[in-house]
Amino acid sequence: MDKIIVSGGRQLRGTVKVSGAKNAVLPVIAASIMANEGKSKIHEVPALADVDTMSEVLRYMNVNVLSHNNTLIVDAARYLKTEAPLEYVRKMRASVLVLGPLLARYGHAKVAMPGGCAIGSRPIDQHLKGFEAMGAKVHVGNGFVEAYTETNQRLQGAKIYLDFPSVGATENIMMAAALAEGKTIIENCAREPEIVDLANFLNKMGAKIVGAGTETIKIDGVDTLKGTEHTMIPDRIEAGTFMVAAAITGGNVYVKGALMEHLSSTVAKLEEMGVTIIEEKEGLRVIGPEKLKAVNIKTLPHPGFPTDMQAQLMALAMRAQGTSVISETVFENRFMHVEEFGRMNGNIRIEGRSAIIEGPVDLQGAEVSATDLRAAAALILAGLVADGYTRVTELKHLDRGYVNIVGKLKQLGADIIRVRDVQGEEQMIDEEDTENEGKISSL
Ligand SMILES: CC(=O)N[C@H]1[C@@H](OP(=O)(O)OP(=O)(O)OC[C@H]2O[C@@H](n3ccc(=O)[nH]c3=O)[C@H](O)[C@@H]2O)O[C@H](CO)[C@@H](O)[C@@H]1O
Ligand SMILES: C=C(OP(=O)(O)O)C(=O)O
Repeated sequence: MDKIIVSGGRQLRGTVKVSGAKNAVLPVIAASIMANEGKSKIHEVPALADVDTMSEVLRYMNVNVLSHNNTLIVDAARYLKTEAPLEYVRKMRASVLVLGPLLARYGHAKVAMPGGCAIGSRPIDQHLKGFEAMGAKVHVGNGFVEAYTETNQRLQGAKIYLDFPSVGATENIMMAAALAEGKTIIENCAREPEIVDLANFLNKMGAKIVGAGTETIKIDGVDTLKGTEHTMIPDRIEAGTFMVAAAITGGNVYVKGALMEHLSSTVAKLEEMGVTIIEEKEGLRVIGPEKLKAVNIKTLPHPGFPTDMQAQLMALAMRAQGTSVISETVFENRFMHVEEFGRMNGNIRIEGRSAIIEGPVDLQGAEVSATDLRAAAALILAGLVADGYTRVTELKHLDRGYVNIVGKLKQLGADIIRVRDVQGEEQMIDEEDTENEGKISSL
């Protein structure tokens, strides 16, 4: 079992480069299987477990996927299997994003039903409602969701109103509509930057999509799509996480690749807390204050404050002067980190969908368990200012979404290592650090 060990107390300084966006690359890889001609070359693909899982899903379906440095080459010109089994969907819910592309290209798709997870029940009813509106039949049973059209029938363009601006539903329906017959209009759709990136990718493949990034997306279906070349947008959540790392340690960090246009709500909340943020040529410089101010935050669909930054801001709020209130409106159960923060001397109580954080507290190092991806990051952030050693376990979540977070934080001056239990001894496994390989000398 791997663990990350952080020793708190260092101010972070220097430059960190943001990797390509996980939540943009997963739908883009899914969309690439709609090309029945030509290869897609996708650049700035982050080296993440989720990208590996998505590549495995594609390979299972008979797609040729090659990875070289940070470029992924996808060739889907062959006839594809139209199924994704549970072993992949269990590892990563975003596997459901192959439903729309397969259904549009072949008139059939079968994917294991994604279950609930640590942050909430996460149904896919809005995805399925969209496919049904486009003429597909949907059958849920035996742990699978299957969607199909009548023999030789293409999906038909339709007007679809989403009950909630779901990111995944917007993506799945937009991909399906790209190859449908006629015009599709999606109303009350998600406006996240990842939606815009997917629409740009699809348009380069030959799709006709307008309005991505607004509440209404219009898609004129086309007959075929071709492979194309694309560079992924930077990961705004990874960027935001490093911005909090700078803020919480009172440091000065240049987050290269952080885009103000993607991060405006996070920047606004950090500024309210007293953090200085300066827009520079290729990113944002973040300077932490001596004393942080308490803040009120409510998570919302973009451009509101992102739920994927909620846990990290909570770590910061524990160090702020006064009472902060953070309300989670997107996922019903995304406060699992509160209990773990408690183990570090956090003073937080939950009232309904809000967490009330009393600060500032002196955080104490402890062994804590990363209950989900952003909780993992938030515990590391708390560890950066805790007294003594914080050991973060259950790293499988972290590896889904952060490229070499240990190496990147270490480069900024953090005292952090990753270890693996080998026959009862903790051995360092951070490949980035060549000088200190082997056992941890400082413990
Ligand atoms: C791979 C990816 O991009 N993941 C992101 C995506 O997840 P994901 O696409 O799963 O998130 P959604 O926007 O779909 O979900 C938001 C809310 O809508 C609900 N819902 C969603 C679909 C549906 O058919 N029915 C329904 O009720 C969900 O349970 C949740 O409460 O957006 C979330 C919200 O910004 C982020 O936290 C995730 O990091
Ligand atoms: C919840 C997240 O991702 P996913 O939708 O892949 O679980 C996330 O990125 O924080």
